[in-house]
Amino acid sequence: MMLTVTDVTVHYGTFEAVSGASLEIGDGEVFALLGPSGSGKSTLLRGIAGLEPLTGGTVAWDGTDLATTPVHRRGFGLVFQDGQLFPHRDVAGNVAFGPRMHGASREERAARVRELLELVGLAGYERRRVTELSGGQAQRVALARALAPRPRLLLLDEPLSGVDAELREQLAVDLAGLLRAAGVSTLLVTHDQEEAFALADRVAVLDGGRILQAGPVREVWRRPADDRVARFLGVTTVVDAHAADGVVTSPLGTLSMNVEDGPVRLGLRPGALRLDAGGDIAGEVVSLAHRRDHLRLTVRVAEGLVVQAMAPVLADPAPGDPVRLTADPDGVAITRPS
Ligand SMILES: Nc1ncnc2c1ncn2[C@@H]1O[C@H](COP(=O)(O)OP(=O)(O)OP(=O)(O)O)[C@@H](O)[C@H]1O
Repeated sequence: MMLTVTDVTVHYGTFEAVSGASLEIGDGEVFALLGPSGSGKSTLLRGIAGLEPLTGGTVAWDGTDLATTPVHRRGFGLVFQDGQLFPHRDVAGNVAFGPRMHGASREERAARVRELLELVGLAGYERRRVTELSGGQAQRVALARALAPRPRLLLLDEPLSGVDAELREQLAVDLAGLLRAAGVSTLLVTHDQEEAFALADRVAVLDGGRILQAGPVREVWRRPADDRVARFLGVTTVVDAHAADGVVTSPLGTLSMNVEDGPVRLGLRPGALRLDAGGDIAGEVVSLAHRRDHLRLTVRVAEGLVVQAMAPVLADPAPGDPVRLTADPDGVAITRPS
C-alpha cells in the first residue's frame, strides 16, 4: 500500500505555494516534511488530504488517482496543531466518533476506544471531559481519534507545537513508539528538525515550496545536498576539506569518514567540536557564552579558522587561553562543493 505524490503544485491565487513536489510513502513508513515557516509544508499536506485543490500533478494510492475522491473518502486520518477535539463530547465520545460514522456497534466502539486509549497512554480516561485535559493529553486523544477508524494514512500537521517545550521532547519519543506500534503510514509536518529526526524514517526538506532534498533521515543528516539544507539542519560553520582513502583532511586535522575521494565541505553543528585536553585540534579561545548546561566557546584554530565548540560549565576557560578540541564525526555533515 503506497501513497504516490507526483509533481504536485498548489496555488493561492497567482502565488505558487508548492512547486512540483514528488514523494512516496510506503507501508508503515513515517515520512516528515521539514522546512521553515512559510515553506509550503502545510499546503502540501492539505493538497494530499484533498483539502486544497491541486493546480498540477497527482496524488495516488496504490496507483489509483485520488483527484475525484473527496477528503472523507480517502481513508486518511488528520491531526492538526491544536487537536480540534469536540468540546461537548467526553474522551470516549471523541475517539469513538470515526468508528460510529463507519457503523461500528456499541461493543466494537467500546473495545476500540479501550485499545486506543491504552495505546496513547490514557487508559481509564473514557469519561473525562476534553476541556479538563492538559495540552499533551488532548493531543494524545486527537491521535487516538484519528487512528480509531483504522486510516490507511495518518496526516499530522505540527502535532506537538501546541505542547509545552518541556513536554515536547518526551511526547516526540512517545509518538515515535506509538506510530511504530500502530504500524500506520504517516506524513508528518514539522519545522523542528529534532522532531523530524526523532519521528521519521525518511524526510523531505522544503523551502520556497520546493523539495530541496529527500531521503532516509540519517542520510539527509549526514549528507545535506547543499549549504542551504545543511544550515537548516543546524550547521553553523562550513569548512573546506579534502577526502582520500576514508580520511578527511581540513584545518581541523584529519577525521575518519566514509566518503568518496575528492574535495568536500564539512558542515559543523554546535556539538561537533568539544573541549578535550587530549584532543588533536589546537586553538585559542576568542570568546565564550554561558548556556543552560554547557559553555559555547568561539575558538580560533589553524589558518585563522574560527569555530564553535562545547565545553562543560566547570571548565571555565578565559579568552586568550590555549585549548585543545576533539571532533565528533556524528556532529559533522558532509556536502560537496557546489
Ligand atoms: N489560504 C491561503 N491564502 C493565501 N496564501 C496562503 C494561504 N495559506 C498559506 N499561504 C501562503 O503559502 C505559503 C506556504 O504556507 P504554508 O502554510 O503551507 O507553509 P508552512 O511551511 O506550513 O508554514 P508554517 O510552518 O508557518 O505553517 C506561505 O507563503 C503562506 O503565506
